[in-house]
Amino acid sequence: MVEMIPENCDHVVPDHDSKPSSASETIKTLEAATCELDGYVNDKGIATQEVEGSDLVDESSESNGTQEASSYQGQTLPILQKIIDLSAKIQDLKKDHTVLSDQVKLTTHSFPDPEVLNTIQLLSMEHELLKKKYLDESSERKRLYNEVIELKGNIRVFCRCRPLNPNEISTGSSSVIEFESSLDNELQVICSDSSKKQFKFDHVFRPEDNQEAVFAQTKPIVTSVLDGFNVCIFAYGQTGTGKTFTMEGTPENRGVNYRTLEELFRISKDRGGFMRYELCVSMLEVYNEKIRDLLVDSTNQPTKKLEIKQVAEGTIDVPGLVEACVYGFEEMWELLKSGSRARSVGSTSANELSSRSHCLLRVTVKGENLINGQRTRSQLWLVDLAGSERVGRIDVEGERLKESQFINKSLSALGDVISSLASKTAHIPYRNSKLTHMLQSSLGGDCKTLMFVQISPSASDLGETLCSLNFASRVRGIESGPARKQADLTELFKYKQMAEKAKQDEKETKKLQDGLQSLQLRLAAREHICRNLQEKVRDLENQLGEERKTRLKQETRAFAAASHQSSASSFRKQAAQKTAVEKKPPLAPSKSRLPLRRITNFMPPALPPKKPSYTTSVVPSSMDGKENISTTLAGRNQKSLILPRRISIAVRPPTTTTSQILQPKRRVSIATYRPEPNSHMTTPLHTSASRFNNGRQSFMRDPRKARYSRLFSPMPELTTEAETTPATMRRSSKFMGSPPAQLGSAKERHPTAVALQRKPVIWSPLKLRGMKNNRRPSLLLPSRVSYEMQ
Ligand SMILES: Nc1ncnc2c1ncn2[C@@H]1O[C@H](COP(=O)(O)OP(=O)(O)OP(=O)(O)O)[C@@H](O)[C@H]1O
Repeated sequence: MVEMIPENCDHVVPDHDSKPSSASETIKTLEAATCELDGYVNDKGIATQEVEGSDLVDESSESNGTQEASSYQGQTLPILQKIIDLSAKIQDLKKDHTVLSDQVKLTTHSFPDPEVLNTIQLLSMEHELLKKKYLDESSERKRLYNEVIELKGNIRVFCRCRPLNPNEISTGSSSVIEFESSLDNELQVICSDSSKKQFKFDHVFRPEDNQEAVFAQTKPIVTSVLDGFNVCIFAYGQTGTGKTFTMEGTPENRGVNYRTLEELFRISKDRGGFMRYELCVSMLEVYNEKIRDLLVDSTNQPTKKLEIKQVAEGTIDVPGLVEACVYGFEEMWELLKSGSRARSVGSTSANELSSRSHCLLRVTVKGENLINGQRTRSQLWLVDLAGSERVGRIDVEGERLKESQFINKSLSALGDVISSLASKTAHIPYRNSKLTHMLQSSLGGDCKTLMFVQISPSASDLGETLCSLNFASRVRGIESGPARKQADLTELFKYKQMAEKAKQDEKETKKLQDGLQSLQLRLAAREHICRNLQEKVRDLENQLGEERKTRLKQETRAFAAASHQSSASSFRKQAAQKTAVEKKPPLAPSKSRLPLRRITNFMPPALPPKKPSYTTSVVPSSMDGKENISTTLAGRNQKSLILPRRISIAVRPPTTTTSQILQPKRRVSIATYRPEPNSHMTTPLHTSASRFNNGRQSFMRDPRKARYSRLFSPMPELTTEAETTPATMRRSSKFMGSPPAQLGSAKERHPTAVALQRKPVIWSPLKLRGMKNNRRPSLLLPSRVSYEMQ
């Protein structure tokens, strides 16, 4: 009431010099005088309550009208007189004061020495400079402190003390909370033993601080959700301390939720030019350890059971929870109001509308930078916890008691989590309650967390207040690490998939490169082999050329020798024929008679009858070559065989398998033996030949008895009769037909080498003669033996 007087004084024109003309005027004069007196007294530091007559003045100020004043006139005349005396005294004192003030005033004349004045002026300038510096430093210190807090990632804690409520005032409850006027983030609690306990927080709101002041401090944190940070704000405190008031507020005093959403929409609109935002809201409550969707009208349908699931590393979600995307503030607010109405509230002795559950409002912000395309997906949790209360302190029973037990259990779990986080233990018991499980990423994760600790100033709540403040101090000590911008996980997933694909492609490329490298190596090796082979081929060709030359020379020499011998023998023959014509003696065998042209005669073995498929083309190799006889071996003329003659046989062994390679024709020269009836000339084959003859079988049937010239011998072997042994035959028979296995092995060799090896080098004058006549005397027919008869 005393404080009201100076306010009224503004409307009064004090006129100290004029005398009171009437009672009312006198009163007015007195009021003005008293006002001045109050101001004077206050200036002097004298307690206002101690000023005498202040009550009277107060009473006088309430009087209205002349009639009321005149009624006072009679009763208060001596008092008035006293007042007038006092007023006069005041006037005198004021005059004294003015005189004294004038005396004290420092002027340039006050100091005779101008140096003193200069010094004073310099000091005053310095003082101003220091003052400015101090202010600058102090704001810098605050900024740095905030930065340190940001880096440490401490959960920020704001303390809000509500005013004494009418109940407490009526019961005469006094305030136990003291605030230091110079320190805006500290408070003292006067304990029951009159000791004071000091608490320091990031900010302390006093009872007179309104909702705007609270939001002004909260705004920078909540709006960082638009920059891609996860934010969590929760109000903690004893029941009835103003948690719901701070978070939700009233229609006249909107709380943090309303103001935050309003601000989010305002900023997103402002940033519309370069950012696009999508805001979705979900609202749920944890009631008796059950999650309830507050945006679902569950009056007509059974409540859906909702569970907390870990969707990604460090990300918690509630599958099935309604997430409504809103595009305007009004729309969102209507949604939140309906959610708030669905919240479980009950009446307790401490709070008529006590929240019986933890209410969680989630705002999901999806942001897209229209300039660089960067996407973020962040969440803002606004949590109004149920009131912490000691069951014994409030009168609860039945359902309320059960609710209180659940509330306390979850808050105690929250306390355990906070303790574990503060002491940095390895295991944090987040899953001990639904509440802590939900707030897992907000409490120890990489989000910005703000806790409002709500307290009551009442002495009756001292114990609870100390508990809440101690808990809040522990929370403030948690170092959770700096907050991190949340990239949109869908984008991240996309990038992750792309990275995986790129990795696989890289692997594939590496594999292909390896394959290519090995192929290149193999190719190089093959090329090397090929080069070697080419060199070998060249060498062999050179050798072959040399060999051919040598053979040509040898053959020429041999041919010359043979033709000489032949002419000698024909001469002898002619002489013999002449003698025979003259005497006609029987042709007697002569042991001394050499086989024709030095080629050892032999009787070819009879061919087995089971091979009738052998077709023999017998070509009489008479000099004129006119007589050609083709016959099968079985049915040939026996008579013709007994004539001594030379035949040339081109042999191709019968193909036994379809895969057998066509063999080059092999040419053999056979000198047949004409057995003479009385001849006793014996050769190793003679006996068998005779036997065959006796048995009326053709000796030609037995291929073993055929004498083949050596095809691959560089020089024709001049075989003697003595050399015509079975062993020799065996050797010669090798050329009859190479076994398929040998053929196979020959196939793998280099074609030139094979050709060289296979080339039938037949030393035979006949061949030369045949070549001279420019004709091939034998046929190369598969499965047929060609005999070139001479
Ligand atoms: N700072 C404040 N200024 C004015 N009134 C306040 C303030 N804080 C709380 N109140 C009033 O106190 C009463 C209880 O507040 P509120 O319901 O918000 O408490 P609470 O902590 O949410 O309680 P509970 O935990 O039981 O839900 C309300 O009537 C509210 O208007």
